[in-house]
Amino acid sequence: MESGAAPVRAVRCPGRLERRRFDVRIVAVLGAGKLGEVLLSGLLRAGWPADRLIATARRPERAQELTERYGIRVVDNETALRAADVLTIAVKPQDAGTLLEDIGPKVPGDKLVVSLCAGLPTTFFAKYLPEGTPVVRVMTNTPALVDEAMTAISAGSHATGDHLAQTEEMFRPLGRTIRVPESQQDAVTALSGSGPAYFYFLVEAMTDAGILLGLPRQVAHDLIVQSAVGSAVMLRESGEHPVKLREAVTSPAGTTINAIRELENHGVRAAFLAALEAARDRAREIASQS
Ligand SMILES: NC(=O)C1=CN([C@@H]2O[C@H](COP(=O)(O)OP(=O)(O)OC[C@H]3O[C@@H](n4cnc5c(N)ncnc54)[C@H](O)[C@@H]3O)[C@@H](O)[C@H]2O)C=CC1
Ligand SMILES: O=C(O)[C@@H]1CCC=N1
Repeated sequence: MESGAAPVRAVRCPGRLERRRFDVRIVAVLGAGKLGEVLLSGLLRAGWPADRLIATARRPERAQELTERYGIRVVDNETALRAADVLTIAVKPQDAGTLLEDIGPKVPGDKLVVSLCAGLPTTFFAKYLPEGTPVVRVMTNTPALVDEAMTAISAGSHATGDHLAQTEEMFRPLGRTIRVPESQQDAVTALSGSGPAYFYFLVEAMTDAGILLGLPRQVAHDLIVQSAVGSAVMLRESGEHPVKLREAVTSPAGTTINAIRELENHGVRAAFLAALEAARDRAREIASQS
């Protein structure tokens, strides 16, 4: 970390504004693509000053786009790793080896490396980094764009409680954070990392069902989206078990039970079990191929 007092800034926390101190001074996002941009925009919304955010990009057009959109510095990877306290690796897992071969040995020992890469264990990064470099593995998700992310954080072998706290400082304004043992990260990736895709898939399928039943597409879409939002808020706010909430909708000899019977007949529950297992297995495969 750079020495000197960290400035005090207003940070948006869920539901309120409060004055607080940033412990992390400068964050670099190496490989600011889709998820890197989600993180950068979230940090800016949280009150992070643009001059304490740095991005790197492979394509000059992308670099220009990020500068114009957010007013942040976009530099080459080597400049970023010298200037920042936290180096956030946001490239595709398949590109991480090439990036690390390039910059790994040059990373100064006092930097914290935060990986967003699905599947890659912290030991993968340790192979390229100077001995003792702290690495934190993070799995977040795209609802960070609306400050509703689910972010799971795990310490690599040289990462301390302070490193986890600094990582939480970056991700907490973007939604919820949770600490998990690194051994659970592939499962987390299958559940919450990819999770938004399953919900969008469901909305798409239910909207098609609305079309089948004769509703205009927009009406079907609006009905399903609001039902999804309402159900999600009830799940979170009531703390009730989902079975109980479902039972409350399912009237004896009513309509819902007929639909549930079809979902069970078509093995939807089993399909979810198999699907998430497949996502978890792919995370493991990415690690074994890297
Ligand atoms: N998209 C998602 O919902 C989630 C993605 N992730 C993880 O986040 C990471 C990024 O995913 P996306 O943003 O979807 O990928 P992306 O392909 O949109 O972004 C990666 C960016 O890195 C750049 N890049 C590659 N090598 C580079 C290098 N050497 N120097 C500078 N820039 C370089 C690419 O040009 C690209 O813009 C992946 O590791 C993925 O596993 C994690 C959770 C959710
Ligand atoms: O599909 C992927 O590999 C990434 C990781 C989790 C969500 N998206």
